[in-house]
This record gives sequence, structure tokens and C-alpha cells, in this order.
Amino acid sequence: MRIGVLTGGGDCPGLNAVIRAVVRTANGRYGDSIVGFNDGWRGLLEDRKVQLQNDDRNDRLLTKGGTMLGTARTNPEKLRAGIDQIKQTLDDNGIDVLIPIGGEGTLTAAHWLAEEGVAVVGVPKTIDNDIDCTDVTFGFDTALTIATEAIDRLHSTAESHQRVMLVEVMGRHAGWIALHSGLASGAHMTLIPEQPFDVDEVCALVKKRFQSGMSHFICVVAEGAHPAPESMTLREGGIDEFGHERFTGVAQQLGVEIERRINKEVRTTVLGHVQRGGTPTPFDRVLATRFGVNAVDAAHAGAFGNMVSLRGTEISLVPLADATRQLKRVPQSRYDDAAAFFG
Ligand SMILES: Nc1ncnc2c1ncn2[C@@H]1O[C@H](COP(=O)(O)OP(=O)(O)O)[C@@H](O)[C@H]1O
Ligand SMILES: O=P(O)(O)OC[C@H]1O[C@](O)(COP(=O)(O)O)[C@@H](O)[C@@H]1O
Ligand SMILES: [Mg+2]
Repeated sequence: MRIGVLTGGGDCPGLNAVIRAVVRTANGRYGDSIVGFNDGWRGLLEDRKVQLQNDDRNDRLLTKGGTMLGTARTNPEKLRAGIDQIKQTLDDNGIDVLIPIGGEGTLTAAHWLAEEGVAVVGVPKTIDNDIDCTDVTFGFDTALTIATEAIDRLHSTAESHQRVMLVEVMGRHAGWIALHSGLASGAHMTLIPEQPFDVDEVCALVKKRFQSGMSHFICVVAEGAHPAPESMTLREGGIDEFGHERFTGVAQQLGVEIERRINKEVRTTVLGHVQRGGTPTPFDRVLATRFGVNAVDAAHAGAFGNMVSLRGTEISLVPLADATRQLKRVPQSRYDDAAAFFG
């Protein structure tokens, strides 16, 4: 069999571990040949690829951050207009099954290709952990570990200056990184996209904490968090060519608003792409490896149109149609658990 593999969307710690596992399993277990397409879907539109070898170099990918194939975003309309080109590239390269590794966007495209008759088995990735029908995605644990360590460090400096510290973490539509890093680091409030916040409530909590003699206030803010409409105006950033909202720095704008309303000194830290860089944690290495092995097994079982997923401790297959129907957002009950530690 000839297997094609690509990585799409934002890079994520563990992508290389999946590629390694796909190559090693496909070649070692089944004698397959594996072609890696470069820069996400663009590689299929432009027939840019590399033959992947089950060698020493492949083995060393396990611990490396990023993706050796490169990744990119492609305007979805351009992708849809290029369906014939994609099929041609797959034919020209003799690809029997395609394994796209990506987030909800890449997997939506994979689902669409499956409906167009292409044999695909998807692998979910994202640090945001917002893909439905899997308990968790690789990359999330690494991002969470980095964010938690950073917030741990902010405690001592915030305490020394009796400051309010706002920490902006990634999380476009779902607040999983914020929720978990807030819980893990003992933050005093967490703001997530699922729960519009009221600036007066944030200020009241800050005031109450300082009035009761506490030394500092740390609030974790997901980049996609929004104020309730009447609470504060957030600058508009518009939509980019890939259909994504452009963020304008919610934490920084909230900080200005807190200083204005209650005259408390605020500092803002934006963690940004640091959360996505570097080596994956052992948990993510193991999950990525298991996803890669199981995706190849699924390809050989002819289980196309599915995505590998973690359910409890087991890897299973779920239809891409189900996995891409909606995002996995933080439910109210989970936010309520975290709220027990607010203030
Ligand atoms: N509805 C769609 N139809 C076709 N292709 C899509 C669709 N949504 C996303 N894609 C493709 O998948 C790519 C990756 O999606 P994106 O949301 O940027 O990253 P991720 O895969 O990490 O979620 C997009 O640039 C686009 O080429
Ligand atoms: O690297 P970019 O293009 O700035 O994208 C940043 C976005 O990618 C993410 O890191 C991951 O999102 P995806 O998994 O959907 O690619 C988001 O948390 C963040 O908003
Ligand atoms: Mg996406």
C-alpha cells in the first residue's frame, strides 16, 4: 500500500511523533511506502512531497516539536476549487489512503474529501483540545504544562508588588487551556470564550481579594474570551482570509479597563506561541504515537472516513462526520468547578 500523510492548521507538539509512528508502523508492520505532502493541503494542490523512510532520522522525530512536513492554512474555497487537482496528485503518486493530521479545519476538509470518494483516515491534533468525540488531543498536555509553569512564576512577582496580573493563553473557541492552567496554578479567576465576562464582576472580585488582605490577583484569560456586550467594548479585528477571527488582545484591553475602574496596578502577559513550541510531554508523545499506529491499522482495515480518538484509555475510531459536527467546548459544570476557586 502507498500511504500519504500531511499536517494541517497550526503546528502542535506531537505532530512529528505521529509522522514517526505512521512511517514506522506502515513500513515495519505492513511493508508500505509513505509519501509526506508538504505544508498541509497546499502540498496536495501543488504536488509537493517527500518520500518518508523508516530510518534513524524518522526515529529521532519522536521528541521534536513542530512538523517536519511543514504546515499551512489554505483558503477553504481555494481548496474546494482544487478537488480535481487533489485527486490528480493522489493518483499521480499512487496514494491508496491519505492520513491528514490536523485540527477541526483540516478534519472538516478530510471529511469533505471522504465524501468525494477519497480514502482518508484522520488524526486529530490541537493544543486547544476542542475537537469533539475524543477525550483529549495531543499537544494539549504540552501547552498546559508550559502555561502552568509560566503562571506559577507570575505568582511570586505579582505577590511582591501586590499587583493584578492578567495572563492571556491560547484558546480560540474553547477555554480548555485557560481552565486547566488556571486550576493547576491556583489562579484567582479564569475567563474563557464559553462564558462572556462582566468587567464589574472582575473588578469586584479583585477589590474583595485585596480588601481581605490577600497580596495579589492572577486572572487567566483565554485569547477568545469576550466581554458581555454591555460590559466593555473590545476592539474589532475582523476576519482573516481563512475565516478566522483576528484577535486584538483581550487581556491587555481588560487590564486597561480594570486600572481605569478601580485604580489598581495591572500587568499583562501574553504567552502566545511559546505554548506551541518545543518538545511534547511524555503524555503527548504516547498519545501521538498510539494515534499514528492506530491510523495505519485503520487504513489497512479499510475503515475510511473515520478519525482515531481516545476514549477513556482506549483508542477507537469515530466517523469524521460526527467529530466535525461541533467543537468540544467547556461545559458549564466544569467552569462551575473552577469558579469555586475564584476570588
Ligand atoms: N469547511 C472547510 N472546507 C474545506 N476545507 C476546510 C474547511 N475548513 C478548513 N478547511 C481547510 O483546513 C485548513 C486548516 O484549518 P484550520 O482551521 O486553519 O486549522 P486546524 O486544522 O488546526 O483547525 C484550512 O486552511 C482549510 O484549507
Ligand atoms: O499560529 P496562528 O496562525 O497565529 O494561529 C493561532 C491559533 O492556533 C492555535 O494555537 C491552535 O489552533 P488550531 O489547532 O485550530 O490550529 C490557537 O490556539 C490559536 O488561536
Ligand atoms: Mg482550526
